[in-house]
Amino acid sequence: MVSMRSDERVEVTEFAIAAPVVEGATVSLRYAARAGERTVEELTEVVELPGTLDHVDPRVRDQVLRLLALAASLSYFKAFAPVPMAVPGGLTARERRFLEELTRHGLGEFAYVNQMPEVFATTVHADELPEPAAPAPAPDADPQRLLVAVGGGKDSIVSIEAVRGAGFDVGLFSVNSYTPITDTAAVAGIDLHSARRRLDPTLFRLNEAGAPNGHVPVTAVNSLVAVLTALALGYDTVVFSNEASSSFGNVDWHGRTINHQWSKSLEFERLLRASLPAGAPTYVSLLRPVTELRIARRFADHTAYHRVFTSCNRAFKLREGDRTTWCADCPKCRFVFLCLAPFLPREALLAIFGGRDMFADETQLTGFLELLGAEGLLKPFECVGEPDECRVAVALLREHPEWRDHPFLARPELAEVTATPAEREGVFAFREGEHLLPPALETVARAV
Ligand SMILES: CC(=O)N[C@H]1[C@@H](OP(=O)(O)OP(=O)(O)OC[C@H]2O[C@@H](n3ccc(=O)[nH]c3=O)[C@H](O)[C@@H]2O)O[C@H](CO)[C@@H](O)[C@@H]1O[C@H](C)C(=O)N[C@@H](C)C(=O)N[C@@H](CCC(=O)O)C(=O)O
Ligand SMILES: Nc1ncnc2c1ncn2[C@@H]1O[C@H](COP(=O)(O)OP(=O)(O)OP(=O)(O)O)[C@@H](O)[C@H]1O
Repeated sequence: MVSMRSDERVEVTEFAIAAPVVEGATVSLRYAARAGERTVEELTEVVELPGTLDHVDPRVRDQVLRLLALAASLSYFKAFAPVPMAVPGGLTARERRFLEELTRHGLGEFAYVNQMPEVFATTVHADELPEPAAPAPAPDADPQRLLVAVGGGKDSIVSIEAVRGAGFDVGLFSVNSYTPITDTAAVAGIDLHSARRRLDPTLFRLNEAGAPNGHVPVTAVNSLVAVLTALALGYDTVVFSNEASSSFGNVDWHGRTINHQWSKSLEFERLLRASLPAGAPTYVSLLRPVTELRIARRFADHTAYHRVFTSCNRAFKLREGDRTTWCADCPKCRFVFLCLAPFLPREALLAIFGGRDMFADETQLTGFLELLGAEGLLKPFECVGEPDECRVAVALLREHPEWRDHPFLARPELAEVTATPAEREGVFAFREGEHLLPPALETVARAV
């Protein structure tokens, strides 16, 4: 990649990841782009945690910080890609695996969109470090204090209510704070601990100058900030709400499955757990064994949140201020509209979407067909469920007294959209063995 400083154009030859620096609750993640021996860009991302790390065992703290530095590096690396990476301070074998897997899978969509398969073969120059000392692994203990990540959408709300209902001591966590997140915490009546993440503004300058841009595995970053927050505040378990559907990809390309949601997948959850040191909080996804449609069915019961949640990602842009409305014109809005419809009275659903009926909007048809897996259409690069879930939703709507006569369902394009009893059962089934939940949380997930 050619980088531009003033009028100068420089060929970047290496992207370097430095050791993170921590001072109390402030973490600085430092990166550099180099042209030969020369540093042409220096970048620093700052994460302000909602509590200090001063009292945390440095053997645990430092290893988690190093994983965060690796995960967050991809936001900047992508602007110079394809280019080799370097970690001048060295990497342990576990850290190398974490970085390489995250780059290959987490930047899959970026590589596809930018037609840059070279990203899959990114070389990482780093001396091998011995595994550092860590506390002795503690015997398995039941989770007690849970830090639940909140994204402002339906999934985390289902988790909050599930673990609270089971009697756990629960705190809430977010990276940055947007109105749907703070309102969710207010409805829950549970303390929200927000970390603040500030990207280096140089990235925006590079983007404006035409640097390669695209999706990054943001859940990997959020997960590690959550683990650090749990360490700072004394929570033993970090709970995400990544569902079964997120393990499925969008498209096969260059011998790989490209999955927009890879850092929400079971594969990533396994990788992160294998990379965290002994003594770190347990990291789990409570909703791993259930589908989006099953989550939507449960969320329909949580009516107190219906006026505050937002799944539409357009509400979460870093540079466009805070928005709370649903755009009613993106894959996420279409998906949530379709999946909540079978479980809500018609008026209640329309109220969530500002009175708009997305089935009646002709411009949304192709988008709905994408979700349903229509021939030749790509599953959107968004956090949406699988086509079989969407087909089951349509089948349920055909039986719903308030929806069954809707002209949308009579469209010729939907004539073939049905679901057998076995398909329906499969979509709502608990995925036995396809999760990493300890027994006490598995019981909670079964009740979702
Ligand atoms: C809100 C959103 O969807 N953002 C994606 C969008 O970025 P956009 O330029 O429209 O707005 P910003 O989010 O404000 O970002 C400004 C630029 O900053 C860079 N950037 C941002 C965050 C980050 O962690 N690293 C970054 O490098 C990036 O250059 C932006 O241009 O399009 C971008 C390009 O495709 C996406 O990268 C933005 O996605 C954010 C990282 C984001 O937070 N997205 C989540 C809403 C999201 O997609 N979550 C996934 C979870 C799956 C996963 O972990 O992969 C989901 O809901 O499926
Ligand atoms: N800003 C954030 N801070 C902390 N956790 C987040 C943030 N954004 C998303 N998450 C978490 O990441 C996981 C995946 O996010 P996702 O958007 O799928 O969930 P959601 O917002 O709860 O629900 P929905 O699918 O309706 O958007 C969830 O556990 C969510 O809580």
